[in-house]
Amino acid sequence: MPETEPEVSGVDIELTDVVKRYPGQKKPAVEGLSLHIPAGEIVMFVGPSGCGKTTSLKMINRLIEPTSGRIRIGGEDVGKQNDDDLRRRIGYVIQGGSLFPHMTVTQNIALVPGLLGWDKRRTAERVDELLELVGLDPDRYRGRYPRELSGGQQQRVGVARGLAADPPVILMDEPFGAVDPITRQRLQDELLSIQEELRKTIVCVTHDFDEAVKLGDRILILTEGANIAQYDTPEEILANPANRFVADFVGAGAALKQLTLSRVSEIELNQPTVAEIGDPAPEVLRAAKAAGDDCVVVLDRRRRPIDWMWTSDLSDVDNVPAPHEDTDLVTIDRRATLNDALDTMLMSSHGSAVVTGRRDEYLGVVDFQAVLARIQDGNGQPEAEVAQ
Ligand SMILES: Nc1ncnc2c1ncn2[C@@H]1O[C@H](COP(=O)(O)OP(=O)(O)OP(=O)(O)O)[C@@H](O)[C@H]1O
Repeated sequence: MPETEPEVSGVDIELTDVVKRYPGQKKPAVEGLSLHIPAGEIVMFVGPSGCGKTTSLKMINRLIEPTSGRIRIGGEDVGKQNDDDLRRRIGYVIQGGSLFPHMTVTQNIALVPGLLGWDKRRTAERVDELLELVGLDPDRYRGRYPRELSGGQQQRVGVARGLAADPPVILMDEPFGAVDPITRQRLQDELLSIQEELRKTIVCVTHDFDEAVKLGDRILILTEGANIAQYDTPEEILANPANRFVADFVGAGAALKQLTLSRVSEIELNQPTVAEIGDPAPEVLRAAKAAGDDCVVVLDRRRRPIDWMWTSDLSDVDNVPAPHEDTDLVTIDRRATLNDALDTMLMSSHGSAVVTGRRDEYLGVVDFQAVLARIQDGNGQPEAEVAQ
């Protein structure tokens, strides 16, 4: 839940009877798509391979020219704008970040500001601000080359580049498709966190229906020729699939997918005993015993969790020690879904996960019981009915 209602910086997108016919193809890839994308929302495009998701997305920034129809962004006809204008108004993020390998992180992010003629100082300030926003320390990363970054870090720089000129609209094509599942989950959480602040209009193509449910304010499900099977909120699509095609696409696990609709932040967290490195161990043990805890969460000076210790490991030391490299601490963002939380907990020997907030600060602990209780109480929603 946002603390204060942020201003919407995105603008509406309107597609009216948009057609794309590729040369030499019998049928149009997009047969006549009409769609309203409200300002400040995330809309996810999903559908079977070849149904026209990417073609539809790329027509919005005219990387692909429509054969006919009209696309308006913030009320203005895209067809009548020059390319520089479009690049300023539309950020573009694709799989893996697609950074230029011979350019540093700064040079990659500064591409669009460079095109727009920003001076050096303004560009440098913007690069640092964006690196902070996507969770990369500017001093460490601004001078690096893409090969000196992990896949997840490259993708973060790709997101920063898409945001560089502060465009109201961002288009994303399988943005997190190239990273491992845990990194993907983190990047999704970060995108939601950034969006909570910026409220852009984001249009995103994905193959992953769970990702669509997690990120989307609305999901557009397409059939071949980019025909709309259903365009609705994730809640509505899961509870009331419009037809057999959607029901099949959503899959048999619709009830379980409801887990993807609930966030860790909606669950009451446990508050086990916490300690800082160097705290006297006997005192920490006393507090843990009084609370009935068999483990203690260790925090750093900025209240970020760094270790998770069994009380038995504290009984033969004087002070809380610095964490081992192989600490089994597992953290999860408060924006993560209950699905993510279950995945994360399965990897932890504690059967629970430490929950962190916007700036990685400690918030509490979520465990299996809490998630189960949440599933059982069902959030007051009826079980999803899948059309027969
Ligand atoms: N440059 C092109 N020339 C000819 N046909 C094309 C071209 N690009 C795409 N197509 C065809 O248009 C249709 C839609 O392609 P598009 O890439 O938009 O689908 P998609 O839903 O994004 O697919 P995927 O999920 O596999 O990425 C497909 O049948 C594809 O073969």
